[in-house]
Amino acid sequence: MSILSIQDVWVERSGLPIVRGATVSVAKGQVTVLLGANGAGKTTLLEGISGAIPIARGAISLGSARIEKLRAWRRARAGLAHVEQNRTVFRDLSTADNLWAACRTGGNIDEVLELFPELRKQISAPAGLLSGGEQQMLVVGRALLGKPKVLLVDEMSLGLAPIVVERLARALRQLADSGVGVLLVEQFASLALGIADRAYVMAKGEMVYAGDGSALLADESLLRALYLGDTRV
Ligand SMILES: Nc1ncnc2c1ncn2[C@@H]1O[C@H](COP(=O)(O)OP(=O)(O)OP(=O)(O)O)[C@@H](O)[C@H]1O
Repeated sequence: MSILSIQDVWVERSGLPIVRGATVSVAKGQVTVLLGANGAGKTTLLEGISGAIPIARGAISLGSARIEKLRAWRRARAGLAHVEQNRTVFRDLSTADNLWAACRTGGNIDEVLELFPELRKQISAPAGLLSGGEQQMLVVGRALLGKPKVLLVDEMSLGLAPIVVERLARALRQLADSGVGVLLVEQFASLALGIADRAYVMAKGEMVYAGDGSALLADESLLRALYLGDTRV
């Protein structure tokens, strides 16, 4: 069952069409990964979905509601959370205060601490003193406090060790298993495919693959060709 549906979406930057006709479906309780080489347009598409930038054309539905004309905060209130690339914590505030500050809508901090017990141990520490991985957990945790139906995550792995990325990936899988729809943009393709139900690959602004995550994981040469934009499936 699709909870987020992107239909023929076009997104421009500085008047140039960066995303051209993207169609993506994210199901409740599933991890959907969006892969592609640097500059393919993944971040631009996520920003168009969350409303950080307007889309030029196309339709975006969250559940049965059309949201593409709503402001970003209204999309967030409707149940769409976006963990943006390079999003950071409030370094001088404690972990607890970072969470409280994001708690406007009555989210449950205990649920975040259950997903990321590492944060419980650091609850009084200034967030700036947390490790890179813990800070990313806090960023994801803050997004969860809005009780999203869908979580968009853009490159949570930037600058983190592979073992930490694996830990974060497991948490996203757990989150999806609890019923959230997750759309994950990730450079570590095999790690992302390892937790994915469904996968898309973008090349030069267009979707060149939509299918099973496991099928792509099993076919490294296909993945490589898709990244290079040499093929389309
Ligand atoms: N403000 C902008 N004005 C014009 N072009 C832009 C702007 N921002 C990004 N672009 C271009 O849009 C294209 C897509 O960028 P985007 O960041 O969406 O790709 P990406 O797939 O997320 O890549 P990465 O993995 O490097 O983040 C790139 O060619 C980039 O140079």
